[in-house]
Amino acid sequence: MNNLEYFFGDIKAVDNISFTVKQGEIFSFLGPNGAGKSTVINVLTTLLPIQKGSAKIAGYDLKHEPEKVRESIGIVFQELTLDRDMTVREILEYHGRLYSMPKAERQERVDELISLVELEGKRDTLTKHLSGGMKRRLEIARGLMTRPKVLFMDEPTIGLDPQTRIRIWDYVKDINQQGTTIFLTTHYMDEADQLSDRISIIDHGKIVITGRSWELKNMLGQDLIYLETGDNWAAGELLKDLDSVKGIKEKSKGIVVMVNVDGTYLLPEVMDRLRSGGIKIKAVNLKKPSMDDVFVHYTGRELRDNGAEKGAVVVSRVRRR
Ligand SMILES: Nc1ncnc2c1ncn2[C@@H]1O[C@H](COP(=O)(O)OP(=O)(O)OP(=O)(O)O)[C@@H](O)[C@H]1O
Repeated sequence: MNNLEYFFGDIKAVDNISFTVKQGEIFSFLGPNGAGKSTVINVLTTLLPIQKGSAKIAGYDLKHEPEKVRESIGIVFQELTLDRDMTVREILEYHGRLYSMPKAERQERVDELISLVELEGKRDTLTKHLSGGMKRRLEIARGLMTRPKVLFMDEPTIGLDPQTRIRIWDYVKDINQQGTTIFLTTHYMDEADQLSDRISIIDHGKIVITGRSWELKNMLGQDLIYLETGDNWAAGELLKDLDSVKGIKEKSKGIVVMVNVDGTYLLPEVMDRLRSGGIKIKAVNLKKPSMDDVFVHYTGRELRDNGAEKGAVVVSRVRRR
């Protein structure tokens, strides 16, 4: 995908996005509501026209070969789109017919997928009688009906309970291991972290950073030391010149010291320095960088589950060495 831009009237929903998803990868767009994730998926799946930029999917040009693109992909939408008055089997059957799959192949595939998403006991149940998690599993099965090379999933586990989410992650991994490339969007940190080979953090229509989960976390350092003191600014000044300190960030009540070494061994030195500088230490916490920390670092704010954006509480004073 090269230099994609997308406008809804005056609103720039996607701002010059370029990225490559490798064959066989699980690639995630992680970002808050309104970041532009669905718009990118809708353009890539030909549901929205390509206004500016270019893309190739499974070797086909999005602009000039949209039919070929459509034949090569499967889509799992954010909103449930199942016909309430059709059974599980009928939904899959119908989808296969829509794509002109021969009858024998269709039936074999329906059985295979019903078993993949563990809906054997529900094959003749109307979708309106399925639970939310079962519906989502059926949507995934439908997305796979035509054996797509690339499966697009827009927020695949939105609104599901933790157990069902983990089950869906297992299916996604299975599908990927069977050779399907997966592009998904999510606003769940753990989903991006657990599932993806690579992640792009997307905010205000732009890609902020891309990498493997561990690469993104390592960029923040090996460990993070959180300190609340009597004078956080003075504490930062005292610590910033330590060799193993990669950067310092101010938080609302304290500071986060990003360090390049095992924090367990640095912590005593940090405490000594602060105490000899006359700084009162109120609270200390040592942890490994998480995907949340990565998100806050690169976007300047936290990602709330309900999509509400908290005001920027972080002032960056990071020095890269
Ligand atoms: N049909 C539309 N008409 C006008 N503006 C739109 C439309 N769809 C999306 N937008 C705007 O484009 C921007 C990106 O929206 P988009 O739905 O792509 O974000 P998202 O990251 O997928 O969020 P969500 O997960 O909530 O869908 C937002 O500012 C949104 O309000």
